[in-house]
Amino acid sequence: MKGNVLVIGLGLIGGSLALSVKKAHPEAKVTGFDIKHRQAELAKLLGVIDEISETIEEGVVEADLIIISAPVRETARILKELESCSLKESVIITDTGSTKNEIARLAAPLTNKGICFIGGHPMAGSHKSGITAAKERLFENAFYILTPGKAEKAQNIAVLKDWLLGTNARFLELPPDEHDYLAGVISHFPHIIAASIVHQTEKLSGKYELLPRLAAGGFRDITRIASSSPEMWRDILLHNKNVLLDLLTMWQKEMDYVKELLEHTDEEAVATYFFKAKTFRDGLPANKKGAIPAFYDLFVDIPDYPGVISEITGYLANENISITNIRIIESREEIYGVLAISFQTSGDRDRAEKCIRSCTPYPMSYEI
Ligand SMILES: NC(=O)c1ccc[n+]([C@@H]2O[C@H](COP(=O)([O-])OP(=O)(O)OC[C@H]3O[C@@H](n4cnc5c(N)ncnc54)[C@H](O)[C@@H]3O)[C@@H](O)[C@H]2O)c1
Ligand SMILES: O=C(O)C(=O)C[C@]1(C(=O)O)C=C[C@@H](O)C=C1
Repeated sequence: MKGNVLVIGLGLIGGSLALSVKKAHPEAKVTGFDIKHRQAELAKLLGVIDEISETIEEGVVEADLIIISAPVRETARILKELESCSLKESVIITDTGSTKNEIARLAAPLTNKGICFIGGHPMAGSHKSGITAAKERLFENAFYILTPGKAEKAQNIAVLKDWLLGTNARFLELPPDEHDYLAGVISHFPHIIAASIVHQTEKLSGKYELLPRLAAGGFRDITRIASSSPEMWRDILLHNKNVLLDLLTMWQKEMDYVKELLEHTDEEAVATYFFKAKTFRDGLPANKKGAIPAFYDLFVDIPDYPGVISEITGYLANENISITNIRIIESREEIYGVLAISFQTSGDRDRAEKCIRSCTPYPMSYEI
């Protein structure tokens, strides 16, 4: 597509979307604005955007598509500012905020004037922030939720999806309140729990100095998201307050139940508790297109000698196979470690397996 795209907020998500728009629509001009000028300069330097706009007012004039990708309460301010800007009649405005109900309410003055606003939420991300974390393939295989108003023209939704084609995401339309409930359960609430586990550990670390050093495996898995942007999560919690208050009440009951099982030393019920959770968790569509990003893991049994990781990544680099994550599974106590390498596609994983098999004798598997 040809046209002018303005991205407001050049962080992880805005930057990643700008990259995917540029990939799918090389003839489009992508301009960026960020309240932190340094982020915008960096975005231009990294080739994420073509031009910098000094103000929102100036940037929107020529825009055919405006993507707002700032924390949700900043998005609210930006929507307000857009009300008094000079916009193209045919412009499509979207956002990427993790909440949709409040955003839809705040966009009403624009839609009431006949301006197209379609709320959006790409359901993939990271605990990292800022333009340097942006990735063209961040949204591949992920759900991308759109929350168009009931009166929105199908043609506008189709044009927005065309602009976002390079995300390779799977679009899904939902009413904003349904989105907020679902996102509350599987995204917002887990962030509260992750932060609360970190707080509990920090409090106990005063008494048990060894604790932070012992925190590995399980603790790191469940608390990674506690390293996310505090401003972003403050805003999300405040926007989705009612849903989260309900979920907190439900959680307190859940914890009371676990407490009761332990107080009664109810061996069977404790085992059932974990069994049922495992059954549901194992059945989640991790390797299909789902809310859980599709990462394809390869587990390599490696001997413990210096340089073994760079040896393996070297073989993959020679074959131009890109990896999304690499880590050593820490829970193993034998001499051999397990190197877990994640890939974005099953094709990359298959090629990696073939490549490592031809260069090393190390056993490999897709599951551990
Ligand atoms: N991080 C994730 O995993 C994730 C995933 C999906 C959606 N989201 C949503 O996307 C939005 C952006 O998140 P992110 O992870 O890219 O955050 P980020 O912190 O990486 O980037 C946000 C950028 O917005 C800029 N900004 C803040 N206020 C602004 C304003 N008034 N005008 C212009 N720029 C402004 C900041 O300077 C920053 O560069 C948030 O609404 C978030 O809820 C985040
Ligand atoms: O992977 C992570 O770090 C994320 O937290 C990503 C995550 C999520 O909760 O799944 C965070 C917020 C977004 O709105 C969408 C995705």
